[in-house]
Amino acid sequence: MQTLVLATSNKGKLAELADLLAPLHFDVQPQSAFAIDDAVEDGLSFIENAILKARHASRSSGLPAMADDSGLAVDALGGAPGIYSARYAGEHGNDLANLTKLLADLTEVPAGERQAQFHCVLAFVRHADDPVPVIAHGIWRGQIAFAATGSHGFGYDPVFLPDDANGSAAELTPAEKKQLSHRAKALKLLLAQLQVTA
Ligand SMILES: O=c1nc[nH]c2c1ncn2[C@H]1C[C@H](O)[C@@H](COP(=O)(O)OP(=O)(O)OP(=O)(O)O)O1
Ligand SMILES: [Mg+2]
Repeated sequence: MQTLVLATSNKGKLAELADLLAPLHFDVQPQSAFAIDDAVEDGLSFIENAILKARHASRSSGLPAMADDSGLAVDALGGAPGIYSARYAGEHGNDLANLTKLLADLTEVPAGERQAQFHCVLAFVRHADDPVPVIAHGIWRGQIAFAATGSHGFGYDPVFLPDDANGSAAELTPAEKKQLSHRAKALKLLLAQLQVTA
């Protein structure tokens, strides 16, 4: 069975990706299993950062790796927080601080002008210096709520109202979120390119 390293330190992503990959014939290992430290995410796009993270994990483990770079782009903020979503309020990975800042930034923006998209770019490398990383991009469209609701998921889920669901993404069960999410769409496109089937 082919080992695949998931190049992320985000527990929410890890759980979703492991669940999405569960029906497939991979031995999925989180990068924490190899004591891989975080890559420096200094790219200017989700694509560059996903490749940086995948290469870093592959170099440290000597195995094929898949990374997820994702974030929320809000139309009224010119696409922010975008690639800076994880550190929008300053401290990296403080989900509550990040979504609280987002709501505060949008207090003057009326309903109907609160469109946003979750983006997920997945990058797969066969080895650290792979000259042809496989890339896939998934988008999930919605609106930013006026207040946080729900307790499932992670990150900005409590303030994201998907256009194709009732309520926030954090009110969806994991099984419902994986039918709709940017991450699920990206993975489906990635697997098609890799010609992997369940
Ligand atoms: O389905 C999602 N539901 C809610 N929020 C989400 C989702 N997907 C990404 N997000 C947010 C979380 C974080 O604020 C940022 C990702 O930042 P990003 O750098 O890609 O990930 P990270 O630093 O948390 O982990 P890592 O780089 O180790 O994969 O977008
Ligand atoms: Mg990150």
